[in-house]
Amino acid sequence: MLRIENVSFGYNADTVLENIDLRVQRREHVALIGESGCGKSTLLKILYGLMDLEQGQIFWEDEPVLGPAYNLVPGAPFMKYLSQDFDLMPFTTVSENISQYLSVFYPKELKERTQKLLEMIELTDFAHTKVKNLSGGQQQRVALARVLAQKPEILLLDEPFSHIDNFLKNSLRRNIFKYLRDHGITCILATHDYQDVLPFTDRIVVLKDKTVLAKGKPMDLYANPKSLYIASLFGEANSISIDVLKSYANTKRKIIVYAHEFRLSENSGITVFAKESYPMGPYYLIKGASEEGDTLFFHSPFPLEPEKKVYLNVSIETINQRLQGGTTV
Ligand SMILES: Nc1ncnc2c1ncn2[C@@H]1O[C@H](COP(=O)(O)OP(=O)(O)OP(=O)(O)O)[C@@H](O)[C@H]1O
Repeated sequence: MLRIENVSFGYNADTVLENIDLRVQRREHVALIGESGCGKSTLLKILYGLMDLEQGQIFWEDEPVLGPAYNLVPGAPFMKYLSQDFDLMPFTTVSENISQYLSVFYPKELKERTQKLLEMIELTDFAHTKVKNLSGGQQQRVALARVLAQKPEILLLDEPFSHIDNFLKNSLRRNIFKYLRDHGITCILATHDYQDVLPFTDRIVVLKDKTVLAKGKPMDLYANPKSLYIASLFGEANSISIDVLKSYANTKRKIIVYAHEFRLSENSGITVFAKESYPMGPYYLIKGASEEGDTLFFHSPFPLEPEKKVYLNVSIETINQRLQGGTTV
């Protein structure tokens, strides 16, 4: 187990993380999510031992993870960290980058492992290409294979798919997370992208205002977000009073409604005036304004003319789910 106990850290006088407590089980996949600048990368760097802590301790099993004041070479040997700059050898080939840390005393294993990792990142055809001649997304894939080749017990990934196009991203995500599961590798992943998180991780840790705002299973946090901030990490969301949704409800408590949970109606519901229609492929995202002037986001199968009046409804099941989940905001 990785134990992060009461960790605080700041750059100069500015505290970035305060009293962070976290346990990560062996083989668990945990996502750190939160708005830009909330400290995700900093926490990964701390976990890798690149920073000296102001306060707190970190242990992997019983072994302390120490910062540069105690370790001349940063990074505990059982961990690997893939940062946003990929740390590759630009003048050598893709294969050489991947196999650099594999033992030359076992040439058959070296070849097979390199081949397997090349297949996983879908770069077999580029095996003999120098890394400096690759695109940013291709370099990011090589960097992923290179850290995996080193067989870490814990892998720390900072936005590992950020440079990779959508065409490849999904198959690569599936390949990488399957590889991590098959090899029992513990993974902590910093990301903005909920599509890295919902299908692949066991737990989410939401960071905000220097601290852990929420922890939970991905689908639990998604289904019952405890704030608009958390819901917004999963998509366009609204915070709306229950008595506005159901006029008979005698409560001012608010619930989160995702944009896709509104149903459009021709004749009854919350009155909204369309302002903007954004084509999203299978639907249009509509930015609208209620009669009170509140902004609301919802989906429509077709674009809506500016100022077109429509009505929105939310199913009683959705309202009950939020109420039963205790997620009024
Ligand atoms: N080397 C540094 N020196 C001073 N301040 C820093 C340094 N690195 C990061 N910061 C600050 O620390 C805060 C947290 O940064 P960090 O990179 O950890 O956030 P993040 O959540 O990973 O952001 P992003 O999602 O944009 O990558 C930010 O306010 C940032 O400006």
